[in-house]
Amino acid sequence: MERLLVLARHGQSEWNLKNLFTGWRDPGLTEKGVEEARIAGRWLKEQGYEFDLAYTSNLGRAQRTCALMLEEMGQTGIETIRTEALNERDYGDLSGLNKDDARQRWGNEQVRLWRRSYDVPPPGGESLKDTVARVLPFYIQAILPKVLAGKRVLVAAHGNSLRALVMVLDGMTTQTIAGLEIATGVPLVYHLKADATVEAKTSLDKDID
Ligand SMILES: O=C(O)[C@@H](CO)OP(=O)(O)O
Repeated sequence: MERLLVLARHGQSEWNLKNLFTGWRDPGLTEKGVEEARIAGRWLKEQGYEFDLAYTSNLGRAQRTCALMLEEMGQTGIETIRTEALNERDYGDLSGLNKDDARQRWGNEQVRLWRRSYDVPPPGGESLKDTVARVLPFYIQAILPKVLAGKRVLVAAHGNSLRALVMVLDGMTTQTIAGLEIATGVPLVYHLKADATVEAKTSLDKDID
C-alpha cells in the first residue's frame, strides 16, 4: 500500500521578503512565492504524485500555496482541511519586527535561541517545543490515520510547524533540530511504513534563501 505524505512550506511571503517575524500574522505571497508554489506543484506532477486529501493552516500564505500546488497538479477538487493546529509558531511580541533590528537590540545569540532553540519561547510566543505540542496531536489523530489507511496526503504549512513534524518523522534530537531549515516551496516527500516510521524521503532540490 502507498503511504504518501508530502510536506510543503508555503512560497515566499511578503514578510519573508521584508525579513519580518511573521508567526500568526497573515501576509500574502510575493510573486516569487506564487511561482515557488507552482513549481512545487509541477514537480510533484512530473514525479507522478497524486493526492486524495490536503491539510493546510488557518493562514492565507499556506492556503494559497496549497491551492496553487493543487491547481498545477490538476487536482483542485480534492478535499482540503484548514486547521489552526498547522499554523506557524506564534512569534508573540516579536511578530512584525524586523529580524536584523531584533539582532541589534537583543544580540545574535538571543535571537538565534528564539528562532532555532527547541525550548526557548520568544516573549509572549511559542517555542518549537510548544509548536510540537500543538502540531503532533493533530498529526497523530487526524493526518497519520489517513496516511496509514492509504490516503495520499499533502500538508501545506509553515517553516516551524513543519520543523516540528520533520523532527518527529526524521527522529531528530532537541539539539540537531536547531540546524534544520526548511526552504519555501520545497515539497518533502515521505513514504511511510505500516508502523508509521519513514521508509523513504525525497525532495525537490533547492537552496535555502
Ligand atoms: O517569521 C516567521 O514566522 C518564521 C518563518 O518565516 O521565521 P523563522 O525563520 O524565524 O522561523
